[in-house]
Amino acid sequence: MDDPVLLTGAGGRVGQAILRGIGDAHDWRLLDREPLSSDHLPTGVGEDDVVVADVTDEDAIADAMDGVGAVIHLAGDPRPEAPWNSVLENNIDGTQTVYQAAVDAGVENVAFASSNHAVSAYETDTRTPEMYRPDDDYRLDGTELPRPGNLYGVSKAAGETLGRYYHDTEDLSVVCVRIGNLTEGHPPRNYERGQAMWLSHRDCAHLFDRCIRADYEYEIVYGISDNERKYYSIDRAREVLGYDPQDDSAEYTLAGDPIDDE
Ligand SMILES: NC(=O)C1=CN([C@@H]2O[C@H](COP(=O)(O)OP(=O)(O)OC[C@H]3O[C@@H](n4cnc5c(N)ncnc54)[C@H](O)[C@@H]3O)[C@@H](O)[C@H]2O)C=CC1
Ligand SMILES: O=C1O[C@H](COP(=O)(O)O)[C@@H](O)[C@H](O)[C@H]1O
Repeated sequence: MDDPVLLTGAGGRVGQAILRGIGDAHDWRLLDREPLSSDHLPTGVGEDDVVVADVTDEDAIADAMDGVGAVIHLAGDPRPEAPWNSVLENNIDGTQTVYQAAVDAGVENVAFASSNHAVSAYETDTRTPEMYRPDDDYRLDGTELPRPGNLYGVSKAAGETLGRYYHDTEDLSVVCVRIGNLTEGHPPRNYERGQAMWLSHRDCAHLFDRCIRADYEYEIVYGISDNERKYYSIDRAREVLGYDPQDDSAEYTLAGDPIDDE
């Protein structure tokens, strides 16, 4: 990718994991509604490459999209308990604005940060907690219908559907990554669900690097590490994107301490 990659939500947890992992691999245009301090910027990224704007601001997003080759769209309200007015504005309106601006600017690829919460209602009382355990073979693979467990999940399903629409009507390449649970250094502590959908920082950076580089039409993939415990298949991410994760929550105790094999 020779043209800059627009990264929205660059100052947040996922954005910083991406930039710390692959900050040197691309030219970036970083966008966030909060100013980014210099320690949040990769080497070589200066003030001219940073846009402070809200993703619902059509004019600002159109300007930010100029000359961009690919978009990683992360900006939004990430709270599973977020109220409707917030997800409607930040997640649904904001995502539609980003897709439309990408089409208008002739951008090729958009990677959209979807979420496990777009399908969290599959975790029924009869399936849990067994489905979080290594010996359970229940799998979601991205072909299932959305089944959100909260209004935040509804907004992520809407973002996926908007992506489908812009792919079908405008030929935009879109990959929706249903991100699991990103934590740094170790999986979520004492949380079986979180360990089953752990996404390490290095696997996160690698996965979004593949989203920038790979060829695809419209895809929904799961964004988790290669966890022994899992209820999301990563086969599609491997096949279509060339995702090759390195981490596994089984290398840690449930309390999150590394297991020493020696
Ligand atoms: N952290 C995780 O484990 C997961 C994250 N996600 C998704 O990934 C994306 C990023 O999540 P995090 O980095 O964890 O969240 P975060 O809250 O750490 O970062 C979000 C960033 O987006 C910015 N932002 C929020 N609304 C904005 C708007 N309207 N316009 C411009 N900038 C805005 C914030 O200032 C912040 O810097 C979100 O869309 C979230 O739903 C999905 C699943 C799991
Ligand atoms: O979409 C998201 O999912 C993760 C994991 O969900 P949780 O309910 O198990 O915590 C969450 O941590 C993150 O904030 C959210 O954006």
